[in-house]
Amino acid sequence: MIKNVGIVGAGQMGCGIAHVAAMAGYKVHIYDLSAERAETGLATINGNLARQVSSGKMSDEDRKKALALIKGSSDINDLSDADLVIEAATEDETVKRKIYGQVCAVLKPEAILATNTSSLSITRLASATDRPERFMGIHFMNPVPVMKLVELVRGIATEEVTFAAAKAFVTSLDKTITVAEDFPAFIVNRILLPMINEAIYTLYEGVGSVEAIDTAMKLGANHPMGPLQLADFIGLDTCLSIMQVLHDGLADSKYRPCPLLVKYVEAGWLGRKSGRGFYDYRGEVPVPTR
Ligand SMILES: CC(=O)CC(=O)SCCNC(=O)CCNC(=O)[C@H](O)C(C)(C)COP(=O)(O)OP(=O)(O)OC[C@H]1O[C@@H](n2cnc3c(N)ncnc32)[C@H](O)[C@@H]1OP(=O)(O)O
Ligand SMILES: NC(=O)C1=CN([C@@H]2O[C@H](COP(=O)(O)OP(=O)(O)OC[C@H]3O[C@@H](n4cnc5c(N)ncnc54)[C@H](OP(=O)(O)O)[C@@H]3O)[C@@H](O)[C@H]2O)C=CC1
Repeated sequence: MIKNVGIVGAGQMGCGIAHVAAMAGYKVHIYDLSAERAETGLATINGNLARQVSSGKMSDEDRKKALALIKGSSDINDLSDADLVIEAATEDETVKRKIYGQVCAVLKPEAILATNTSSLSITRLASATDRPERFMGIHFMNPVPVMKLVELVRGIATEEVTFAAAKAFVTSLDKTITVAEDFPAFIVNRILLPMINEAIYTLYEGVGSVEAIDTAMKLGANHPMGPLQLADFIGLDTCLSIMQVLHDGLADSKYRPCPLLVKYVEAGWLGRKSGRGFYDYRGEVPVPTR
């Protein structure tokens, strides 16, 4: 029975997952490397809850109740009460493997450990834990409070009881599940990221400007965001990691990350979260960088 949920990583996804879990009545603890990051995360969650209050989706009383259920810290021992820990740290296998070593050392033996990875092999990540049978992928979409879908991914060793508990948990958050096999980037990102990468090639080859490409896909294909705007929203580091996993894992040149994407990441232009990507977010309105 899941009551206490631990989250690793107070970034956009960790905060989003904490937000929806608390709304459903779970006690949540967010752990991040820096206490300051965990604090900023709590403030972000409060801001997003307040948005739902002002649009009439939630009462202010429910906002306060949800917020009171969430704590944050930089002490990994605070995850020792968790029945389920969802790791939502940076999309980097080395980082995640290191986290599993630290988390497993404090976790209850019966607790489930899940990853929100966008692309990495669940089976390979599971091998870095002490509980491959109680490990799986629970892949939320961004922004978590708004997006209905969650992909569930079993590793080779995931037990049925683990899958059933994860499914019950996700359903209790009022999300719809889809099951994906453990292939690079699963379903959503296997389809979405090559589209985003192609949009970046379209920019790189001078077929259109940032604005032209985004307008084309918003008005010409009815996407809620243009692909470059969406890339900035996801995070260009995450987009690049996913393309690298597709390229390495499927060994097909059609997944080659666009050199322009590589350049932006090397510059530290990671999109919205760093203030600059295909758009510059430091002013009042986003301004295209090309
Ligand atoms: C990379 C991966 O591994 C997988 C992924 O996640 S891929 C990314 C998947 N996500 C997408 O494709 C998102 C595409 N974009 C969209 O759907 C929309 O642009 C959007 C929902 C993000 C924003 O919609 P919008 O109409 O442009 O903006 P906005 O009016 O601000 O927001 C719409 C609603 O969502 C709410 N919202 C937006 N972000 C929110 C957040 N972080 N928390 C809470 N609510 C939020 C707003 O409050 C608003 O609610 P109301 O309609 O009740 O006012
Ligand atoms: N962005 C998206 O649209 C989606 C992302 N995902 C996946 O979710 C995960 C998180 O992505 P996202 O939230 O966007 O990334 P962010 O960069 O916003 O957040 C990652 C967080 O993890 C923290 N972190 C890094 N290393 C550690 C560590 N060793 N211990 C604890 N915390 C750590 C980072 O801290 P610091 O900043 O200090 O390094 C940061 O706060 C990734 O696996 C990503 O692929 C899944 C669905 C959608």
